[in-house]
Amino acid sequence: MAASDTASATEASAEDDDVIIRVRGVDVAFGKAEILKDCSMDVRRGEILGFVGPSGAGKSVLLRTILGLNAKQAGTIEVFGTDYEKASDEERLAVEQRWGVLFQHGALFSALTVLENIQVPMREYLDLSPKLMDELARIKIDLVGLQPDAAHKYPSELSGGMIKRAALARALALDPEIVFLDEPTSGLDPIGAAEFDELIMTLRDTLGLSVYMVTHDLDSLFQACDRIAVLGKKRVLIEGPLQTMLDSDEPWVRSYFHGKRARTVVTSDEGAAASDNAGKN
Ligand SMILES: Nc1ncnc2c1ncn2[C@@H]1O[C@H](COP(=O)(O)OP(=O)(O)OP(=O)(O)O)[C@@H](O)[C@H]1O
Repeated sequence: MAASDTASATEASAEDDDVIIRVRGVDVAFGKAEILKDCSMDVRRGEILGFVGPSGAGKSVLLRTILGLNAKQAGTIEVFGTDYEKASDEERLAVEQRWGVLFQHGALFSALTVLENIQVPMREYLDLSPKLMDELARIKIDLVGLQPDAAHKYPSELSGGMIKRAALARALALDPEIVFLDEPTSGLDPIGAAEFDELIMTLRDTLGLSVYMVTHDLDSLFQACDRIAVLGKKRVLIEGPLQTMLDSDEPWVRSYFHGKRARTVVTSDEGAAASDNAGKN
């Protein structure tokens, strides 16, 4: 797909009511190091969007910029129709309660139990009784597939997979509409990673959750993501379903989605057929 096709696809979807995050023409630089230049993309309601690109391309930078944690030098970012940068404190608080974030290394507080970790956002944003917070936290523990006895464990007592689930439970603490996941399956074995993907898909289906997932995990991209966005050359080069990636002539996209590792994860009939078709083009 040519860059102009990507731009027009983004323009067309800009009118789509289902767009809950709209990034347009964003520039981000650290001193003289320009990381993003004229970067645009959309996240739609109820989708799992996989975000890929070469290491160091700026995936985490874009994520942090959307969350208002990095300054941008140009462009606009709207989350739920609100330009976070121009929003009042009250509007920002309202937006922050509608998203949840799972940072790359889980980032649980080591001195707090799982239950207490999940209650951190509740304490920050809500005014609830301790009893109600306990009940809600236990519901989240169940939702992410942890055993009830995980509630009183400390992060050091958990396996890698349990830490990811506990961090996801904390990201879900405020019943967000979207969760941002930065490499959620990194460090998990393939079975643990597949189980985590299943959990994300279940949450998308049952809660209508939207998911923005930065990942290098080809299994996740092939099996869990509804759409994929590729960051390269300081901007989103291409966004669309897996088939769009498989059909792309963009060199990095082609080598990533048709490389040796990609071929080993094309196990489903649909994926295999898609890969075959792409190979014929
Ligand atoms: N706060 C910062 N100050 C200066 N440079 C930064 C800062 N944050 C990120 N960078 C730089 O921005 C570039 C992109 O980093 P980023 O972490 O977004 O890459 P990435 O695409 O997420 O990579 P990976 O896939 O390896 O995690 C890197 O060169 C990084 O050093």
